[in-house]
Amino acid sequence: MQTLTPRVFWAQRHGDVYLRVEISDAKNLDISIQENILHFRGQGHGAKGENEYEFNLEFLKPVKSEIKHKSTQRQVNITVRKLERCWWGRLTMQERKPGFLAPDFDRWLDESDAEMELKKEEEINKVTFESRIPKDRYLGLKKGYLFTYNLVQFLGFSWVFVNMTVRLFILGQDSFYDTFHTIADVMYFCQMLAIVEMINPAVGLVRTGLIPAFIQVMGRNFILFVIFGSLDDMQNKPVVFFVFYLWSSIEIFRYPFYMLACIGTEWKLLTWLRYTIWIPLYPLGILAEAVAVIQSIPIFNETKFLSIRLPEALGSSLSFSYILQLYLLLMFLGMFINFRYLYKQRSRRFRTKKRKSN
Ligand SMILES: CCCCCCCCCCCCC[C@@H](O)CC(=O)SCCNC(=O)CCNC(=O)[C@H](O)C(C)(C)COP(=O)(O)OP(=O)(O)OC[C@H]1O[C@@H](n2cnc3c(N)ncnc32)[C@H](O)[C@@H]1OP(=O)(O)O
Repeated sequence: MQTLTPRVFWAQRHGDVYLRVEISDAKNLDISIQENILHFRGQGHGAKGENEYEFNLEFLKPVKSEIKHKSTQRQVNITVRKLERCWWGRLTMQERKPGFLAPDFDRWLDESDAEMELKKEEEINKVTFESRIPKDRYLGLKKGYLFTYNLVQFLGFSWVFVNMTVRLFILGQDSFYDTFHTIADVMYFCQMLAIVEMINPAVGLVRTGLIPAFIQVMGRNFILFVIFGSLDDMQNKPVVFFVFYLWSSIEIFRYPFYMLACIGTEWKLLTWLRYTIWIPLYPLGILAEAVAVIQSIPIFNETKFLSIRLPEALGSSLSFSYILQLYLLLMFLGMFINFRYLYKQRSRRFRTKKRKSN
């Protein structure tokens, strides 16, 4: 029995290479890939009768070492996985095509046809996958509720932001001193309503982290209701302006971003702003809040407001300022947690975007 080279036909897709070896009733097959070279050996019936057949092919680009092969009465079909999904200009490393190799016109596709085929497959997979997910009967209701919530918050914070900006232009620095009296009612409303942002993730309505939402809502409400709301002396300080302005600056982007998400739409610029402007705003917001807390400490000490009465043996009372000092520490811990969370959300968002656009 002599050793011959069989006729081999090939075709490719972005992820695979297909080889069809023209020998029938193949047996004793030994097919392997070593150092990116496919080694084929086997016995079978070819153009010159029953013989030993052998060939080697060094691939143009790296392939995975596992091979799938199937021999039928007429041929041996081999599938090799490319290491990276890409289109190859030719099959082999050597530029000249080996004489025994020819295109497999039964499976042949050029690059754009292969892309179309891939898209169709993805479409079919998507439809099959989606049809397997049980439909949520209340989805419309949930989306409607979230959309309305986000719309109300957007209107509220837009009013705050526009009002403060206009007053800043007209009154200049004077507008700093009566921010609270002009804005507080709307801010109270928005921040009271924001409590649902802790409930929504808790009942599984949105995929927000419960702890970051808690830190955000409770942290702000503490500043709004306890530091500003309960101390008249704090209300005409310029720090109120900075705190309210920084809060509303992020929300005028965050809520419309959620509104669009509810109706399955996205504006790239808005997404970018939602996941980017917290980078300067968050530290500035924390700084402004910390200044507010520090400024309130002497007022709490003086007025003894919210101080805790102690048994006589321990002294007369425990000033609320101790709680505020503890809160200052908590603030920086909270900032660290939320900064990390927002950074992760940003990376996740832009990573999936990039993957989708590839
Ligand atoms: C007295 C006790 C106090 C205890 C606390 C002590 C610590 C105090 C620390 C104080 C820190 C607060 C400081 C802060 O007040 C300062 C400022 O705000 S400065 C201004 C800048 N601030 C910001 O940039 C933060 C803005 N806030 C947020 O981004 C969120 O509140 C936050 C929870 C931090 C993160 O948001 P979220 O988890 O929602 O991230 P995503 O936007 O990526 O959303 C995740 C997915 O959920 C969907 N989602 C979420 N909400 C909604 C909604 N309302 N409607 C529709 N869909 C929603 C969203 O689309 C995402 O879906 P998908 O994953 O499919 O894309």
